Amino acid sequence: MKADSSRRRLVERLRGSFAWRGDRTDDRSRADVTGWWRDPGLLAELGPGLADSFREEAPTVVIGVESRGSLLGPLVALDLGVGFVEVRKDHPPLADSDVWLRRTTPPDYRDRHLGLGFPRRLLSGSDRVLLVDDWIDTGGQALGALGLVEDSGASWVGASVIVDSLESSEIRRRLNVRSLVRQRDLP
Ligand SMILES: O=P(O)(O)OC[C@H]1O[C@H](OP(=O)(O)OP(=O)(O)O)[C@H](O)[C@@H]1O
Ligand SMILES: Nc1ncnc2[nH]cnc12
Repeated sequence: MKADSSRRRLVERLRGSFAWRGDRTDDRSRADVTGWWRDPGLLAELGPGLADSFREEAPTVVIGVESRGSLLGPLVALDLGVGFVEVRKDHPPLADSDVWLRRTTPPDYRDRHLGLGFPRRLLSGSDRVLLVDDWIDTGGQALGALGLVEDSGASWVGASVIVDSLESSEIRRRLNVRSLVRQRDLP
């Protein structure tokens, strides 16, 4: 009962500080989520809210793709009492494959194939990895992150996101995505 009411309050806050750039449109790249970090009450609830979806699976580390993943991931990691790995996009050290794991993503929602990577020493075979992000759309970036985690030998737990607008249920299953809201819950 308490969980239901706090989930409802979270959805209301997400709706209240969400906006479109310009007129409301079906072009998701014009969704403006920046108000979500401006509301102190919402900011305080996002870490525990995103952590709750996977708490029972006991992840040992959170990863996030810059930049929204780097903003939200540490909030979730703090709540779970684990560390955080920042996945960089097209960063110069990606060239050094002895030190960095790297993967090129399938096309993302902007049709980009991004180079993702992080230093290989940051994950070990015993890690259970939770990806955190604000929005999953094509799943391209998350699939790139899944590839990196597989290359590291660690286990993938799932992806905890605020909004899920994936069209492919096969990708949702493969990534084990759990979300706080559906896009249709937003204004
Ligand atoms: O499911 P996909 O189609 O891969 O899209 C999802 C990703 O795209 C957005 O990041 P964006 O690249 O816009 O970067 P930003 O966080 O730096 O704004 C979002 O924060 C996710 O990380
Ligand atoms: N942050 C975001 N806002 C809107 N659409 C997106 N698709 C992927 N990321 C998004």
